[in-house]
Amino acid sequence: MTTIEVHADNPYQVHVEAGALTQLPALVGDAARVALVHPHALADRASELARQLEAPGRTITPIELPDGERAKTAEQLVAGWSTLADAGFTRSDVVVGFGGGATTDMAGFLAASWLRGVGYVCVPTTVLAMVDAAVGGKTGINIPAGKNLVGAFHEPRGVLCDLAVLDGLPAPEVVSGLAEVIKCGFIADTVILDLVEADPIDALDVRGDRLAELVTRGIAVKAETVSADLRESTSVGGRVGREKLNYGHTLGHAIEKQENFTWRHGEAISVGMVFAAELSARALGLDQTSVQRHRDVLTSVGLPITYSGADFDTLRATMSLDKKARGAKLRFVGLPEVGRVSIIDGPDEEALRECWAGVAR
Ligand SMILES: NC(=O)c1ccc[n+]([C@@H]2O[C@H](COP(=O)([O-])OP(=O)(O)OC[C@H]3O[C@@H](n4cnc5c(N)ncnc54)[C@H](O)[C@@H]3O)[C@@H](O)[C@H]2O)c1
Ligand SMILES: O=C(O)C(=O)C[C@@H](O)[C@H](O)[C@H](O)COP(=O)(O)O
Ligand SMILES: [Zn+2]
Repeated sequence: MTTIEVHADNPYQVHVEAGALTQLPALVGDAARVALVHPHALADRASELARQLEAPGRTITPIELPDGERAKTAEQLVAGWSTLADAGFTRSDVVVGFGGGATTDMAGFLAASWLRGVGYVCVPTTVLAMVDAAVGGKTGINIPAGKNLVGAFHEPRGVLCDLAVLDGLPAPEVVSGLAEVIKCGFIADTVILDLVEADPIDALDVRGDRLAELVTRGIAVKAETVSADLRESTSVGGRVGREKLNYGHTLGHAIEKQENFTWRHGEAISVGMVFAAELSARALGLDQTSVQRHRDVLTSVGLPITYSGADFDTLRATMSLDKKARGAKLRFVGLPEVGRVSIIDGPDEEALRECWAGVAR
């Protein structure tokens, strides 16, 4: 088993191994009420989990969410609050998020907002959620104006990444998760890129050792980054902090909004990373070989690198609501070289248009 520490106000651990789920009862502790939030696709597995959590005097309340981004809406949040109210949920009770990143973002925000914060345990069931969404305490929902625009920081008590639950995850979801893994390679741990490039097909095998290593390395990047800058300050001692995890997300989130949240997150940020690489070449001097490396490694696992659903002006307007923006200025995460990040603050608008030409189809 691999255990990765996250240094937060209340430090917690991320456990990575097949069978990690057996630790769930210990994390839930003696809570008299447990809300088990899960997507429709995991209804049967959630029932099994509920049985494992049964204890004398305990009530377990399942909260089933729609699959995908339809889980992350204000309507689902209001419905969740009503369910917790009906269950008499108090501050000694615990919400468990069991699902992909959409479920864990929503479950975490339910826990953050109910009574201004109750206990939360995170059990991610997709590659993307294990590597990224479950770690670091960002929770929230989408609104029609944009992605994750409403949310809160709320750290979990612990995170259980049970690699066995990935068996049966649809292939396009594995591919989407690889986008966040590859992001970790470009911003910090370049061994990740070497591992994917050496055998992209093997990297997608949920039963294989290569994916297990990629997941563990991705979690290590995320945990180290958030531990150094929990609340995403714009700069930490002159260094780029948590914002680096937003590489590819400025355009990526705009594409997700443009597509009414029907694109997978990893697909959208894949296009966003190519755009950010093009911008890095113009603003930070990233070499063309590294820009091409983005296109090659992303396509090698089946991720998209172009977008045809809107014109630049439409996406530019959406990007102005990006959380990194300050006033009228956009902020992008860029790479002066692979493995190192720098902020591009207020990029030249003409350069943005040129970069758009590099991803538009
Ligand atoms: N909070 C953060 O720091 C953070 C980080 C990265 C991404 N995110 C968010 O995560 C979301 C994307 O997460 P995702 O890619 O996991 O998508 P997702 O949660 O929509 O899950 C993808 C699909 O797989 C199904 N599924 C989940 N686990 C399964 C399993 N084990 N077997 C079979 N089917 C399963 C789901 O029901 C869904 O249909 C986005 O909303 C993104 O914004 C948040
Ligand atoms: O954890 C972070 O910080 C990240 O930026 C990780 C991203 O991969 C993730 O998609 C996150 O939800 C984006 O956050 P947002 O603040 O841009 O909504
Ligand atoms: Zn992301």
